[in-house]
Amino acid sequence: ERLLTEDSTLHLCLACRNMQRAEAARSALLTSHPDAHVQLLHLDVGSVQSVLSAAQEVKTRYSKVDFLYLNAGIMPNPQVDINAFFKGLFSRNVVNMFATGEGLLTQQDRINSDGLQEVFATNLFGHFLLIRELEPLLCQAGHSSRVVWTSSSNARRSAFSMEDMQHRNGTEPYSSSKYASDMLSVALNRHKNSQGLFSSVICPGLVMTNLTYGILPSFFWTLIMPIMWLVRIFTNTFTLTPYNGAEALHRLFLQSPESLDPRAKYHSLTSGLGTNYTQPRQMDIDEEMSEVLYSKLIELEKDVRRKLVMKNSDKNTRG
Ligand SMILES: NC(=O)C1=CN([C@@H]2O[C@H](COP(=O)(O)OP(=O)(O)OC[C@H]3O[C@@H](n4cnc5c(N)ncnc54)[C@H](OP(=O)(O)O)[C@@H]3O)[C@@H](O)[C@H]2O)C=CC1
Ligand SMILES: CC(C)CCC[C@@H](C)[C@H]1CC[C@H]2C3=C(CC[C@]12C)[C@@]1(C)CCC(=O)[C@@H](C)[C@@H]1CC3
Repeated sequence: ERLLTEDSTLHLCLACRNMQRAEAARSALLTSHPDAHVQLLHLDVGSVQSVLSAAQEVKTRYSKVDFLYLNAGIMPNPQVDINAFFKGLFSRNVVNMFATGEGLLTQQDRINSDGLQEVFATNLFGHFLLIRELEPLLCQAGHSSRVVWTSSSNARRSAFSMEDMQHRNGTEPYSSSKYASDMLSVALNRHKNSQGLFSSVICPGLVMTNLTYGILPSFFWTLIMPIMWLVRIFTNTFTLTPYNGAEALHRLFLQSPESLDPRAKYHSLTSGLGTNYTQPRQMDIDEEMSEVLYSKLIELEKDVRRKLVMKNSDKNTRG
């Protein structure tokens, strides 16, 4: 919506797993921008086969991609640690606790049909595979393109382990996957800037969406809204509405790739008085670690492709 308000001649492609919701989003966009070009594409970013098929479809439909917004993300079965919340409330760490949710949330992950951890597959690997598949459209001579990751201030180095990059053994797969996306963005810049591809990371702040309604019921969030407006005075990270949360996505659209800081996370912020702005903050990233992650993802990609070929040939011989 905000991009079309900026430039109504844009060609948008909404890549979604639920086509009914996608159609509803398209209709809403066409109501406010009747002449807009909005196409739909089926994509389940948590499924290797779906990513490969969707990328193939993009390559037949378009000759180049200027912006790729990697926004899909999940936080399955979140649990709030109430004790930690009250402890944190009376500690010196209280502002940081509200800004990042650090130490308050755990999730239960599971293995998907590709044999990958679902949160890792959805929040990181599917997007990575999509970029790899779309490289011919993203990396073109004389043309610069942009990849924008919706990360989170919940991303934390200590939640991530290189020996367990899928977070099979921990209880914070969300934080781990978001930290991995921050590192991957840094590595992508190192490898792809020379080919015209620029990657950035944003955090929308705490926004009321299906994700947050999975943490606490919507009526509870509505009930504590006055408290949240109060908290906003101290953190500015409680953006609360999707419009405010999209501030950094919108800002990056207007900024030239050369002016972006590859090691910064761009935060959507809303002041106590309701003013929206974007602020870059340095990420806690080690270049060497990001390089190792990049290599491990390339290895996993090879492995996953090999398995898919075997699975498909098995299907053909049987059926
Ligand atoms: N809300 C918040 O406070 C914060 C959110 N974020 C991040 O913002 C992003 C958007 O989340 P938000 O809008 O809050 O949450 P929602 O759950 O409302 O939206 C998530 C979106 O991702 C889509 N999605 C999830 N899994 C897949 C998949 N496998 N394939 C394709 N699409 C998929 C969902 O599709 P469907 O409609 O089919 O479910 C939905 O459109 C996420 O990356 C999240 O981590 C970051 C910081 C804070
Ligand atoms: C009275 C209080 C407002 C009660 C809410 C307490 C917690 C449930 C929230 C406090 C900070 C929140 C938060 C997130 C989830 C809900 C809280 C822990 C996130 C982790 C949600 C997803 C993200 O990506 C982060 C940016 C959020 C950070 C703050």
